[in-house]
Amino acid sequence: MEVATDSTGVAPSTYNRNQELKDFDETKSGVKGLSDSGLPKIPRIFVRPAEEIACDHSKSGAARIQIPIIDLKNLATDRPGTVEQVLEAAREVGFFQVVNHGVPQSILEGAFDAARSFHELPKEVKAEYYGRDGKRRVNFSCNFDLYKTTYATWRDTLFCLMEPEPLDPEELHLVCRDAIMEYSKQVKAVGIALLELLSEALGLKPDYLVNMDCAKGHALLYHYYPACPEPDLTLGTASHSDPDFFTILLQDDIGGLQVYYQDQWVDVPTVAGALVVNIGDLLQLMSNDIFKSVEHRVLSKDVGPRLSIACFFTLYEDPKSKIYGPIKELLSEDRPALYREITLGEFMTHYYSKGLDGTSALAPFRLPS
Ligand SMILES: O=C(O)CCC(=O)C(=O)O
Ligand SMILES: [Fe+2]
Repeated sequence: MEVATDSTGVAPSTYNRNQELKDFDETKSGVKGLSDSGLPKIPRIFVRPAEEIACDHSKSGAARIQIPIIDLKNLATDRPGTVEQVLEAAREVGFFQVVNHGVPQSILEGAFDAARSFHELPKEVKAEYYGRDGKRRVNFSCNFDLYKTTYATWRDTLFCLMEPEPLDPEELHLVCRDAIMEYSKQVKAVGIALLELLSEALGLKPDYLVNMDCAKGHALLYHYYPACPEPDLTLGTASHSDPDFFTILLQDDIGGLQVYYQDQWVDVPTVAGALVVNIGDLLQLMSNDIFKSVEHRVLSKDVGPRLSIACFFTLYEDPKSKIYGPIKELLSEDRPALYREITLGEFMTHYYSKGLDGTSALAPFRLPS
């Protein structure tokens, strides 16, 4: 059979990706809309190469690691021991889980109910929140980087920018309003306690990172990962590191979160009632690489929905001109600055322009060695 060619002699693709992205975007109902329609196969815009999804556990020489679990109950009796555990985890893996963090179980359950209630609203209601222009403080979207990345991922997200300017609760839908406001307050308190431990882990005064405004702003991302008919062909969240100071994540019992450690994907096990903590790019930069902001991702599954709630401690661009760089107290002749100072504006612009492509957002700000 003869294949029609264009003027360059190249066979035109039968796959108009941009059109398919646009058609999907215009449904304003995300992947839940697709999964509700009962489709047996995932659309091509979600299909990525098998080698990007594979979990290669066969590499020899790479150490297997358990993501550390730190019991904050021990703070009262052994604060230095807890600080040591935080230092070890933040330096080695960049991820740890905390238990006995003080957030009541009822509030955690309320947070999951809020996620489920919003995402399971009728699609016309959710459509009113839909968009990715970054202008609204509460918005619902599927793939914030849909038109930038090569492959879409199987996840919907309700994004709520809570602080530094307090969010007007009226902006949240009634089904999730109270629970989101309450979880925000509780998770911020845990965030401040963790920043004190992280400051001490760096040998700084306990209030150092709070005074650097690392807990002044936060956003809550209510993720919803519907069951996927072809989970081996796509991801729930593509590999990325977080563009914030640090993140506190609440995940349900389905699993799928993985961390890239020594050339292997390591599962972050689900632990009932625990909060997962990970270092973000800005704390890696401020700590001059003592803390690690590591790549992580979420597998898609044939069961679901999986619910998770990420709290990003970040100022985004508020204000754009605010400067962050390696903390002076951590530098010496033997430990020179590894990064130049950056403004939040240039960092966020770079992060959003590259999308979740598996490369470090810090690379352009690294000084030549
Ligand atoms: O859903 C998860 O477990 C992780 C989500 C995540 O990595 C993020 O929101 O940055
Ligand atoms: Fe993340």
